[in-house]
Amino acid sequence: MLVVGLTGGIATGKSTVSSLLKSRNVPLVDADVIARDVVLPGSSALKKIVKVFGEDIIRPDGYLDRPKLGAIVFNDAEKRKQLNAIVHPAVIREMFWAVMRHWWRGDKICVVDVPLLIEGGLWKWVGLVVVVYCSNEIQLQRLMTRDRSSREDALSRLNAQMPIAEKLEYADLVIDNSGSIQELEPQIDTLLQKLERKAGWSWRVSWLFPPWGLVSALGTLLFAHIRRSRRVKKKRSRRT
Ligand SMILES: CC(C)(COP(=O)(O)OP(=O)(O)OC[C@H]1O[C@@H](n2cnc3c(N)ncnc32)[C@H](O)[C@@H]1O)[C@@H](O)C(=O)NCCC(=O)NCCS
Ligand SMILES: Nc1ncnc2c1ncn2[C@@H]1O[C@H](COP(=O)(O)OP(=O)(O)OP(=O)(O)O)[C@@H](O)[C@H]1O
Repeated sequence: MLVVGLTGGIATGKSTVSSLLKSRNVPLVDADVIARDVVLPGSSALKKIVKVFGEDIIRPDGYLDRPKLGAIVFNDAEKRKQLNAIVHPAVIREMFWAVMRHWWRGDKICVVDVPLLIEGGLWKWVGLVVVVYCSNEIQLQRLMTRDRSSREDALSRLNAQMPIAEKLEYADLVIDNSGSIQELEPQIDTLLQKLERKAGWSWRVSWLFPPWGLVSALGTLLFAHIRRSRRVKKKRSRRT
């Protein structure tokens, strides 16, 4: 199975791309959805969040007060680190099992939509990195419109992530979402053709003979890692 990491900056259009892929029957795992599930009332992650951020972070109905927590962590790097240290291990665990379920079903391709794929180092564990790109200004405008937030709030969210230009260095494929949805659609069709071609036929052998699948997956990851690391180094040395 070809595991594709879909990432980008905040509001560059990952969810939009994901839903276009979903409408074309591509199996998807969404880290944002999992990150919500692992902090539901009664979860151990939520208990740890309360220990760090206090009882005030819980709404009267027992759910996490997301806007309140967002206002704290997107303005304080240390607090954000503390939250990430609680939530990310649970998200990674659930994502791993979700991907395994797709493999078990015999899916050829599985796309994982992970906003922090590069920051969290998960790019090393996917066969292909796809970055959804748009300029910082478009990103800001779309974020402010979607969240009905001020420019200042949108900027603090945007600055909590690695700049999109740096993320591009890790990309095996780029989707340019600077234009309209109509301009995005054909790029999704091209992307899908490329993914189908890359997944080839060997996924079937890997599924039928899991030991071969494991060796082939490790080989793919190793080569992808070397290729991307070289590319990032080259692009950085060109910049300096
Ligand atoms: C701070 C929280 C409660 C704010 O919730 P809210 O509903 O307002 O935002 P939501 O979860 O929908 O995230 C929207 C976008 O914000 C960005 N974002 C979220 N968390 C982070 C983070 N820790 N660092 C940088 N960017 C982040 C992502 O691009 C994400 O797609 C929430 O984002 C959270 O729990 N974050 C920690 C978990 C996490 O890192 N999630 C991202 C995927 S693993
Ligand atoms: N090509 C486009 N033209 C106009 N609006 C768009 C386009 N693509 C996405 N949008 C809008 O921009 C906003 C952000 O898109 P989306 O939610 O897909 O981004 P995201 O990268 O998933 O964000 P997040 O990191 O917060 O999860 C949404 O309101 C979406 O409808």
